[in-house]
This record gives sequence, C-alpha cells and structure tokens, in this order.
Amino acid sequence: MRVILPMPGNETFAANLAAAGGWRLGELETRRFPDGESYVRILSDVRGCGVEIVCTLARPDDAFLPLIFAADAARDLGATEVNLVAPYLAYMRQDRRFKPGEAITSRSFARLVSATFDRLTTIDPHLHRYRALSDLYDIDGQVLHAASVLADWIAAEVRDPLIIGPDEESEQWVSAVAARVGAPHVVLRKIRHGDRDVEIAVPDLSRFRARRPVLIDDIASSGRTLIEAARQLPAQGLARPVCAVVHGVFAADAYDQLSAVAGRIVSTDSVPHPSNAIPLAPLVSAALARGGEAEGPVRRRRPPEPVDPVELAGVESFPASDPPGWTTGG
Ligand SMILES: O=P(O)(O)OC[C@H]1O[C@@H](O)[C@H](O)[C@@H]1O
Repeated sequence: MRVILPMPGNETFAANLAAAGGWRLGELETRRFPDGESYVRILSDVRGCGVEIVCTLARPDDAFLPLIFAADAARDLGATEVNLVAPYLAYMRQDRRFKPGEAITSRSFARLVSATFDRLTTIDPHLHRYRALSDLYDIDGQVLHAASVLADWIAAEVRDPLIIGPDEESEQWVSAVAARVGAPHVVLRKIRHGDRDVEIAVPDLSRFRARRPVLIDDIASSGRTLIEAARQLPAQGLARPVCAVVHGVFAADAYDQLSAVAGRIVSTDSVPHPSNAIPLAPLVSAALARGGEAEGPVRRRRPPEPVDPVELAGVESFPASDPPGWTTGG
C-alpha cells in the first residue's frame, strides 16, 4: 500500500497525485509551539506502507525541519520506506565556491536529504555544473523532465511560436520543447553580475516577427533573467512574449515585474502559484508507478531509531553500501 502524505501547502499536488495513481491520501498536522519550534503529527496509519512525502522546496528553510520530523515519524510508525517527492528541489544553484569561504549548500543539502529519505523524485533540478543528481545525492531517485508537458501546452495554446531560451543553460530544455512543438528556437546569452543583476544579449530576431515569442526557463526566481530577455523583444518588432517556466518560485515582486513586460506567464504546478497552468501529477504518478515496489524490503541508508520495538516489528534494513540507482524519464 502506498500513502501520499502532503506537507503543508502541498495538499493539492498530493491529492492530484494520489488520484492519478489510485493511492491513499494521508493527513498530517503541523503547527508552531509558542517558542517557534515545529509540532508534527501524522494522522493516517502508515504502518506497513510505502510513504511518499510531498514537499516542494521553493522556500526550503521553513519547510525543511518539519519535513525531516515527518519523515522520521513515518519511519518510527512503521512505514516500510519513506520517500520524498519534491517537485522543486532546493539548493541546486550554489554548486561551487564562487568566493573563498562560501558554503557549497547544494552538497550539504543533498547530504541531509540523503540521510533522511530512501528515494527522491523531482522534476528538472537545476543541473548546471553537476552532470546528474547522483553526483550529489546518495539515495535512489528519479529525475523527471517537464519539457513534454510544456511543449504540449505551447502546441495547444500558442500559434506559430518561436521558442526562446534566455541563456546557454536553457538550451537543454528549449531544444527539447522546440523539437516536440515543431517550432524554431534560439538561445540568448546571459551574464549574471549579481542575484538581481543580469545582462542578456539578444541577437537579431527580426526574421521571426510573424511568430509569437515563447521564453522558456527552468526557474523564475528574482525573475530578472526573463524580465531582461522579455523587455528587449518588442524593440525588435516582436510581440510581448509568453513566459513558460517549470518552477515559478517568483521571489518578492518578481511576478509583478515580469507581468509588466510579458504577454502571458505560465508555470507548472511544481510551486503553487496563480500562474500554474500545467499540472505535473500525471508525469509524477507514472514515474512512481514505474519506480518499483513501494512495499516490502527496501534499501535504507540508516536503520530506524527504535522508539517502540512493537511498532517497528517487521521493518527490515539493508546495508548502506548498495549502489544508488537513478533513473530518468518524463
Ligand atoms: O533570474 P532569476 O529569476 O533570479 O533566476 C533564474 C535563472 O537563473 C538560472 O540559474 C536559472 O536557470 C534561470 O535562468
């Protein structure tokens, strides 16, 4: 039996996922004690079940401790495996020390997640200098790609699109989307000077004036990348672009600022936001169904803490030396 357990704010995604896969939707209670510490209680029976905790990590610092507590509680209560479905995976962008003394948070965060969960399922993690998530994460996992669902949305909603990637990093998903839509694509050049300071060089696009520009990116955070790209297009005689992002993080006033230069903004529902137009539950449920047994013996990196030996009866653990088995799809 598989139970889908949503952390706060992830209830809709989890309900869609449970419905798509025909799995049981679990319930969790959280609140803050007066001193700010977290209270977490699992209200559903998870004994003997594979538990998929759904927690998007767009604001990870607030979400993470309750998530760890929920995972430990599920294990203590007899879940046979405790997995993380993180539609948006945090701390992927500090992937090296840009200045002396900086913490490489991508590595530290991966260590914490790997120590807690048996398996990770996520969508388009920001892989730039890392080749694959298995370079960082020490557990099994599945990396899914939203290119197909973005492409299908564009094909249905935008006539004669020109697919545009705002920087070299975006080439991977922009080319995949363009191929599926059957549209031309171009990739712009970006120099990042700071968190909210980017410079985008746009080549001559005047030959595409008859097409509707569609800017595609994996993340909109400060929004500066998309804003800088979008605001230059009308000067070349192109229409205001459609901006389609996988992860609409939209920090502070990013969405309002982007709205001032974009024709339309859409995102997948990896991060709950009014721009969500592209559901990911079908992609994720298919991957979980493919991902093997949620019941029975599983690989586990650390044995559970024996809180109550009676509750833990029947839970098995396997050596930590099993190799990770990452798969990709979607
Ligand atoms: O410019 P903001 O929205 O802050 O950051 C998102 C951009 O920064 C890159 O790492 C992402 O791939 C995306 O292009």
